[in-house]
Amino acid sequence: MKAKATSENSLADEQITISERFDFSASHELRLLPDSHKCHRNHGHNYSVTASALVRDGARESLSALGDYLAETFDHRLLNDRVPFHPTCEHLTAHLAEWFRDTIESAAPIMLVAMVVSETTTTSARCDGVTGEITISKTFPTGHGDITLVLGADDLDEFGFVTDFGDLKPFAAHLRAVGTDEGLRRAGPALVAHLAHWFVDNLEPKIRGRLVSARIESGTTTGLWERGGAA
Ligand SMILES: Nc1nc2c(c(=O)[nH]1)N=C([C@H](O)[C@H](O)COP(=O)(O)OP(=O)(O)OP(=O)(O)O)CN2
Repeated sequence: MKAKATSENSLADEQITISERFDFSASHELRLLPDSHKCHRNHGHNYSVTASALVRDGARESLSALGDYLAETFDHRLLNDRVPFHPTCEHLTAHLAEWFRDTIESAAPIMLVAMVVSETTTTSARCDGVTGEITISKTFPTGHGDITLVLGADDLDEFGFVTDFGDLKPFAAHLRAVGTDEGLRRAGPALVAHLAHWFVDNLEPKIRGRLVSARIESGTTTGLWERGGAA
């Protein structure tokens, strides 16, 4: 009898997080960038949007309304015609988080945990459902594992970027350097702190973003570096 009561109590406190991914294709022009920047020109992406939400009171509301909104509003369209802001993935994720709160959260016992917009398989932006913090993520595939950097900033710049993904290219060059490649081959994910420190010392002073975390995934092994709170 007592055991049953305990089980009922723990069920009363249960939390369920559901995540759903939706894909759409669209083009955009980042017109606030200089004419010489390749992303000023019209170009397309196969976007994917993943919403994660905490479902309360036992309800398991479908997030399909988000999929309908994305399909109707953005699929096979020019994003510049559809939104009143510079259509970067940072701005899109903030817009979708706000849409989610206004449309789904206000009508059901459901709370947004995170909204992630991926422009490509290696670039994405995330809006935290609770704090509203926006981070970007870029993955660098290497022969010794995938390295993913997550960057944040106090606010977005005039283009709507944490920092331009293109500004991270020196990190890709560093990974290709003979010494780094050899280090990765030998140490694999154990090299994660070394690479994070290289980024903070050499690249961070030249860009706008701040490294929040770095992850190396190599086969069955993962190394994760997270910045301390005082940073
Ligand atoms: N912080 C952001 N930076 C950039 C965004 C963005 O939304 N947020 N968007 C773009 C462009 O849309 C562009 O298509 C993608 O840029 P980039 O990663 O530089 O381009 P590629 O995928 O072609 O990467 P390469 O490494 O040049 O192959 C730009 N930046």
